[in-house]
Amino acid sequence: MSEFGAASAGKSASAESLSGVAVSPGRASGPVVRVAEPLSEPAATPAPADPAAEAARVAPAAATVAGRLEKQAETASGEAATILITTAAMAADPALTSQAEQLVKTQGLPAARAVYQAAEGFAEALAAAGGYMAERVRDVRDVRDRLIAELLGIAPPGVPELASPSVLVARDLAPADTAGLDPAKVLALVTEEGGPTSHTAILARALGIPAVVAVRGLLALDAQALAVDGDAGTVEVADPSAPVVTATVAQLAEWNGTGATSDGHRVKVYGNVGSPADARAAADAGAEGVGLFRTEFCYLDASDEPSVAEQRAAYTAVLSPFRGKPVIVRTLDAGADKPLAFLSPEAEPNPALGVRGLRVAFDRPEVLDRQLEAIAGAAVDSGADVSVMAPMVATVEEAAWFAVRVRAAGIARAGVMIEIPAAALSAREILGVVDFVSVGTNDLAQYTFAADRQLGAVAQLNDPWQPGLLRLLKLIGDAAKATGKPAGVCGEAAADPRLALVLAGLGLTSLSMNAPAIRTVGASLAAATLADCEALAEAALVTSDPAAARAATRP
Ligand SMILES: C=C(OP(=O)(O)O)C(=O)O
Ligand SMILES: [Mg+2]
Repeated sequence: MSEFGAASAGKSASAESLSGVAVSPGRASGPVVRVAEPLSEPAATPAPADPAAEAARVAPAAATVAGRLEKQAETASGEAATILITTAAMAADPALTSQAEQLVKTQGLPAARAVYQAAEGFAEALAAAGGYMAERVRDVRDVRDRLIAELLGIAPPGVPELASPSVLVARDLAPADTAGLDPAKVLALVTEEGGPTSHTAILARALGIPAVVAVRGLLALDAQALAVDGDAGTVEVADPSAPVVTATVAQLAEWNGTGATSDGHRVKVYGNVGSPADARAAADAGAEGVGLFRTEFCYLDASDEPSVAEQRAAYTAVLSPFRGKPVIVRTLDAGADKPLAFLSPEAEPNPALGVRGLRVAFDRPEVLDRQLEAIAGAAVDSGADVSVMAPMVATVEEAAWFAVRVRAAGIARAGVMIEIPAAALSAREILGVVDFVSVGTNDLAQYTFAADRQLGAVAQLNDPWQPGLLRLLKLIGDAAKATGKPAGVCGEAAADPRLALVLAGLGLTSLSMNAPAIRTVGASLAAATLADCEALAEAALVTSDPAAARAATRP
């Protein structure tokens, strides 16, 4: 690997300074609190003297852990509350409890060891399923460790109670860790792993806490205090006796719920959703509509294709909070990181470059047509103003093929995602055959930089501030202006309040994001004029790296 290679991007600049991926802006410094590593494997011996009594300890421990998480959820809101409730439900799952009880009774294991083994069984099954299912392994292990700690009477792993404002240092944060954070006590977040789309990144941005992720070498750094720069993506050892520095969160104007710059240039602010809970959270946060409904999220566990009636009901449940509002439903994006058992092709050497997204529909058009029929039905049932778009479109011909099928299904507006550089380069021609486009910056970055979006080692390349990516986005913004048709962004880039201004300045017409970022992005747009946004876009476009692009647009 050359010194300019991807793997070197996160390495130590000096013994006292490290760099990673800046995911939430602001600078702060103060004492370090380390998030405990997962518990070590509990011993299988000694065997309990009374296996029945030992087995009977599991259910109450699970109830205590679930109750604690539910209590935390009561004081949280939005996305944080959803995460805590989901984690509580996993802790209370009777399948986990009864399997652990069985292991105590039949194999004479101590309860903590039995929970460990039962949870590992679930985790391995999820890991084998791959993709988004595999990402849930982290959640299962988090619940496992909370249960084990309860059974052993020790402090649970994860974020300890913070006595005073601190910089949190972790390998990565579990969803329940990030959801329970008290923003008043967390000066900054730094993780050794994770990427721009990790839970840490999403929550840090929502809470306005500076954060840097994928900082390689972080856990080996011997520091009592750290200075964190969430703009430059650097972490430096600081003087522990120096006063704490709190990030100056930019003073944002109140958001009135209409996505627009201060001089009235409309940039609609939408929510990304995949479930009824997401949709409610987005509506509660003030989303003007839905910019991306990931329909495949409804079927990650399904072994067979759901019927048209089942799909219609599932989509209606998600769209109902948006009666009378614009929603963009994406057809199934199966394959690569989101395999669907009933659609995903045989094993491929490079799944991200294989038959995924719309490509699946070329072989199985009847599955697409059934989904379009269900979406048309859900539009009627929910009263939402529905448009449909296809994922992973590479050419004008593909876009035209999809639009014909959407219109044949009686759906008024057909669009496509721009996630492949070839599509970005042909944005104007694509807009000639569809009604709108929406940019998936997560995949567009992955394919532009040839960098797996799930791999921490190349996370720096997938930074949405990469000027190379911004130049492609400019082509899409120019195409929108030339054709007068909408071009939105629904990848994580849209959730960064400062990058949102750059995107508006490049000519993108809507921004769609997870619920926690909606108000912050809306307020950020409301605090700038269109001319400000255009000046920021111009400044970012002429830089040579993400740090310089951020620096050029700093207030
Ligand atoms: C929004 C996107 O789609 P997904 O993350 O579902 O692949 C994207 O690629 O940016
Ligand atoms: Mg994508």
